[in-house]
Amino acid sequence: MSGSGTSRDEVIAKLIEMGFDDSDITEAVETVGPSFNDAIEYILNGSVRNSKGKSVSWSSKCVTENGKTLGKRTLSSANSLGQMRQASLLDHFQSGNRQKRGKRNVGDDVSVSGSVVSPSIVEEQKESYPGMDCNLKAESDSLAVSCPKEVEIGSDWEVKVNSLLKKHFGHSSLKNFQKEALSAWLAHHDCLVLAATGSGKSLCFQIPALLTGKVVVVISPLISLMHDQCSKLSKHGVTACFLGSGQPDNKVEQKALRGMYSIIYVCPETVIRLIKPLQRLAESRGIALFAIDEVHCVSKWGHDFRPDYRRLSVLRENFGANNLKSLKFDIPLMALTATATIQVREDILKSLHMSKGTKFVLTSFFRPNLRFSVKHSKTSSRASYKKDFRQLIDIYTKKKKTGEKEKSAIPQDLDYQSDTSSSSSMSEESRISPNIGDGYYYDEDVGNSPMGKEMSVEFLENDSVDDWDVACGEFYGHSPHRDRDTDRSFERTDLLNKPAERLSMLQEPLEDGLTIIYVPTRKETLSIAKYLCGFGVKAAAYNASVVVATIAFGMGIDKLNVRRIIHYGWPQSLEAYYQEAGRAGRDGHLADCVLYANLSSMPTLLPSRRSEDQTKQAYRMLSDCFRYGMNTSCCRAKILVEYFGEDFSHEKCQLCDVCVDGPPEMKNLKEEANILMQVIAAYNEQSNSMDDDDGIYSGIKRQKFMDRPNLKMFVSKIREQSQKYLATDLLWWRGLARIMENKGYIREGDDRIKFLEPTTRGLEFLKSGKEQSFNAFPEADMLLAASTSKSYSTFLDWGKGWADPEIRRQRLQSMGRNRGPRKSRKLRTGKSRKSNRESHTARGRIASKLSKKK
Ligand SMILES: Nc1ncnc2c1ncn2[C@@H]1O[C@H](COP(=O)(O)OP(=O)(O)OP(=O)(O)O)[C@@H](O)[C@H]1O
Ligand SMILES: [Mg+2]
Repeated sequence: MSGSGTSRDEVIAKLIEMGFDDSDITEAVETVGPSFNDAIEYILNGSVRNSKGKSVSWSSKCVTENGKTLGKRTLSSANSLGQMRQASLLDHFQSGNRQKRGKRNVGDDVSVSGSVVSPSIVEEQKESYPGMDCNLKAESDSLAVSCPKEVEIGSDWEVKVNSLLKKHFGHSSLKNFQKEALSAWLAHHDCLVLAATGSGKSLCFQIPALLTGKVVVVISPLISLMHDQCSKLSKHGVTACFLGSGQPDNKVEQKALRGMYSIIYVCPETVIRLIKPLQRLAESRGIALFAIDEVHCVSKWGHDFRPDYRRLSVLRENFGANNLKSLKFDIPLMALTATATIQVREDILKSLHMSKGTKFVLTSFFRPNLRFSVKHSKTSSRASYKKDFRQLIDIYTKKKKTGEKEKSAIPQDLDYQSDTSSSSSMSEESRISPNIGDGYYYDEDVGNSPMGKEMSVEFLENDSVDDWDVACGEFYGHSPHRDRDTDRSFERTDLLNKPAERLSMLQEPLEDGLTIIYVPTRKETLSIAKYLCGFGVKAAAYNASVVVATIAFGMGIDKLNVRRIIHYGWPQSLEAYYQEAGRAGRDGHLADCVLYANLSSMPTLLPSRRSEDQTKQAYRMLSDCFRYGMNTSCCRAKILVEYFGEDFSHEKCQLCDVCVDGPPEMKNLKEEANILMQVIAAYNEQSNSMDDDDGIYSGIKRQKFMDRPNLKMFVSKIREQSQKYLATDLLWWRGLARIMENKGYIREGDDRIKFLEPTTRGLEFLKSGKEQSFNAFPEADMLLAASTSKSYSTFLDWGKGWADPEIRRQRLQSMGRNRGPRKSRKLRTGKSRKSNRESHTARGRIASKLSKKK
């Protein structure tokens, strides 16, 4: 492209598009005038004089000492450690011994010989990318693509990075883990970065693009996340784009592959499709790094498995020094996540074929400003919404009395008194996967607010309300909070680590900010948003203060002032929970993470295609999440960080509901543990002989052959044996069984606490008689059961009551009053009727088999 005949604005626009810094562009254009080539020369060489007559033709190759063909920005030299370092763009700018830009057609003179692109991938590319070279040639006449050159990055690279950091992002220094990740990359090592949500992992892969002028390719799982990051980067003067199905402009892909963006975000499917052109890019402008963000998606054992992430081993196979001539080193892989258990980490290394020398960069998963709590709620009805969202509605509709401080979202007491029915929180049919069930359903009365406000729900009824829309709308509005004030959050976080400061923070109200409510199904996003809108809360719409979302929304999204993350219904795993909770408090200021869940029933898995192994794993993860909810005695932050294999260095977080309220009174549950242990042991040990019909467990022994033993069966046996326990709810025994399992007395015979077996330790406990005590903190379901204990002294008395005609008449009358209109019963779906029928049939079958045996 010649400079003549081009307007100043056109030159500026082109240079911005190519990723040069605003201030450099302005200075260059002011100095050399509206000449594209001169401006580039000025930016790269510091003056126009150097460019005169010395241009290197694009067709000439840069040759290193060892004769390898290198790009302009990939000249290498040894650093103090004797390792080869990659180039810094600053070095390049400042070096007196510079080569200049010329022109070339991408694809010309670039050899990708020796590449090991698998045949299937090559075929895919031929098909999906026909005529790529021609297109690029045509367009590249007007485009200068730099020939990579490496220069030494000295030991002062940190100074350079800090200056870039300040200039582009407004931060004063790198965090330690960011330094470690960058050092690993500079030494050409693969790197696995495990750092808390909101800690700043993105900078680890964004800086290399700024430092070298090469392209960084980021593999990311969500369009909304790519969009969020590109948008942020553009605000910070870094050119970035995202490719794939979410990209509306089909020219962007070609531009990206010509090296016009410093950072390219792609989903795994797209990067696999683009291997060949990316190889060309690696040999023209150069690729500094492949970053695989949210890398837990690689693992089947993780919470958000994406099969295409597993195919990313193609990056290692196709971008090595052995198959790309111009490379001296394999292009490093940087894998990043905030939620990988130890098992998931191993899987990541193996699946991506990361090198043996992969560096682990590990920081604490602890988020000191997040205040975790759990509250009981059925989460399924308008009555639950009314109780649970009252405070939220007050906050956003500013109906609080003037001067009244926002009440702590931490419950003073787990709210056991209301909404305590032990029925399942959600019918099976309403648990629709976010991907399934495109029809929406409305509860008749949801949204008819008592204030009589009608709401427009057009946007809610629109199928396109998904993560993309919310992200476009909400997350790109101007933040009322300081975007460049994140350094303040460091001070704040440090203060949060001081116990006295943390306690005083508890007295403070939360700052203004946004709320995200996570629910399991799309149906519920609509119900809740509609309910909140009915009260005048801006929910789920663009620029909303409350976003009601399924789990499809939010991974990685960096919005500073999210003050509350509310999970309304059980998450599917602690990984997912912590990931989503991680959207809160990214400015370092106090934020609430409240889980409303039905503590009286086991959570269920959302439908999804899973193998048998995956189903087992999914149940294990769900069970860990359930235990988190049931916990009443251990700091919640401790449970969460230890789940990820970290030793929690603080005794407790001092912010969560357990730390603030303290555990419930410890109880000696020896008698109850003993009797439960007896029935379990009796079932397991004495049922071998079917001839022995004496003894209290004979019924259980027979039943073994009809059904697998479960807690309900054991509890009914206990009730038969001891009137004392007639009124003790199954819920209570379930909590005790879990405690016994934690102590190692019983174990799950299956994937959930359903099938119980005694352990040797448990049998020893049984034998030890009165000597051993069994002190434990009652768990949430036990407290819930105790709070709803029946007013009658025993079930026996209650049962006898039915024999009295007057009592029976009164009871029937009151049941009739409490029962809803018959219409609601009719509305029960075929599915629930069917499951009832099935369970009756199953029960009937067992009963008839038992009676036949007798
Ligand atoms: N060195 C730094 N100094 C101050 N703030 C920083 C620094 N690095 C990153 N940040 C800020 O941290 C915030 C979170 O960054 P980022 O989105 O990269 O987090 P993340 O670790 O990727 O989180 P997630 O796991 O949720 O994706 C950003 O707003 C960013 O500006
Ligand atoms: Mg991130």
